[in-house]
Amino acid sequence: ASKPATPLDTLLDSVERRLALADGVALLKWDQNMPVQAVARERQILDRVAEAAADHHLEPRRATGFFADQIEASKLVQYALLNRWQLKQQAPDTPRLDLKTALRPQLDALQHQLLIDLQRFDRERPADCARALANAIVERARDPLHELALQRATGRLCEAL
Ligand SMILES: O=C(O)C(=O)C[C@]1(C(=O)O)C=C[C@@H](O)C=C1
Repeated sequence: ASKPATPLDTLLDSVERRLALADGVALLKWDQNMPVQAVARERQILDRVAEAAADHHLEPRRATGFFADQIEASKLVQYALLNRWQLKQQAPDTPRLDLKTALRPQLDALQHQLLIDLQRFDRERPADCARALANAIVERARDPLHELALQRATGRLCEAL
């Protein structure tokens, strides 16, 4: 029988779902020669998260810190992929999704679930948080880049509340 999912597992599932969108974002940035960092967009995300925090019984600083880490992890993946594609002088020939009408709305749609999962995690933290997190990451990482991205996305997860 499989073990029941812990709040940490559930949170990491959502973190991975958000990170999975970074590949498509990077493809668009490659095609359109756009910079990875979009400062105004980051500001908009963090403002929305700060506003939504109270509804999720989270301190605004906790919620925005967690989302800032999600954004940093997304940029890490994007920079790495763009480098890889530069070396090959070619990006994968997969179907493109538009940034403004598809990818950013998909990122926004995950905000609510991530806040729910973060609050459940905070309410019931594992005894040895940092160790449980490190073990969970190494178990689920598919490749070195996504392992690094998960580490970055959860960099402040176990900090004292
Ligand atoms: O929307 C973008 O352009 C993204 O690259 C995604 C994202 C994010 O993770 O939400 C990451 C980096 C940008 O600075 C802004 C937002």
